[in-house]
Amino acid sequence: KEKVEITKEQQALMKVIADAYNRHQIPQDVAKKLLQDQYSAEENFLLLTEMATSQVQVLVEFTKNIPGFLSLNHEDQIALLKGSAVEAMFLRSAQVFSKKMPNGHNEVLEDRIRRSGISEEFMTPMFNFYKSIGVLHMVQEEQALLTAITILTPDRPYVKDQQAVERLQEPMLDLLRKLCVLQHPQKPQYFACLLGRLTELRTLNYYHAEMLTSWRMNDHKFTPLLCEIWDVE
Ligand SMILES: O=C(NC1CCCCC1)[C@H](C1CCCCC1)n1c(-c2ccc(-c3nnn[nH]3)cc2)nc2ccccc21
Repeated sequence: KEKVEITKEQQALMKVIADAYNRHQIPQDVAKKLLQDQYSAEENFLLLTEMATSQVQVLVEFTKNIPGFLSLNHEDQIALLKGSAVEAMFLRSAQVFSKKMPNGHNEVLEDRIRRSGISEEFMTPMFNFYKSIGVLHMVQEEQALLTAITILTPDRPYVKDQQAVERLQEPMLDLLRKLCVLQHPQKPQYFACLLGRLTELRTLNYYHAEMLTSWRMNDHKFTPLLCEIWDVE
């Protein structure tokens, strides 16, 4: 049986990533708002764009704390943020969705999202992803590392120095692998399972542009930041 232990520098890396992730938490208030009232499609779309805009700002701050990220080529830094923003949004949404709330609230939240204005055809892949994240019961450190690993995906469009990105992503993957073995000793496949979620996340990326325009309403307005990052309008 392989004796897995986290080295001193890996402990330091974990602390940096976990602190950055916790410091840059999105307020969970989107769930509270949704539990309060049933909004129109227009109001829900506005809520989405507001939450997504602030999440992008939070993501940029988190990314700046990833060791080595700011030493990457500047265009590559933009390419990595642009390439991972949608996935990071769905990963964060999955974490909000999976948070255990007082009894019945999780069902109300699911119902509010189902009736928010998103078109039916995207509900299944989106909720399949949320549920597949929920059943993993990830700890904060795993969520933080998974977000950092998603951002540091070398094969995003327009990334020039992929090796430089791989060199930053590898230590995160190695640390996550060890963490999974230590946190979930009874689930030897847990690490592989987490990485499988990243593949599922990419498919949501693929649906995203169509998802946005298919909201049951006309005149979809976006913030300037979302126009940049979501390639819309
Ligand atoms: O606000 C939200 N997510 C924020 C969570 C925190 C990080 C930034 C995004 C939306 C809600 C907006 C209002 C109407 C209901 C959904 N949301 C989504 C969601 C739904 C559709 C698209 C989308 N993308 N393109 N077209 N539709 C994206 C995300 N999944 C959620 C799961 C739990 C809680 C909220 C959730």
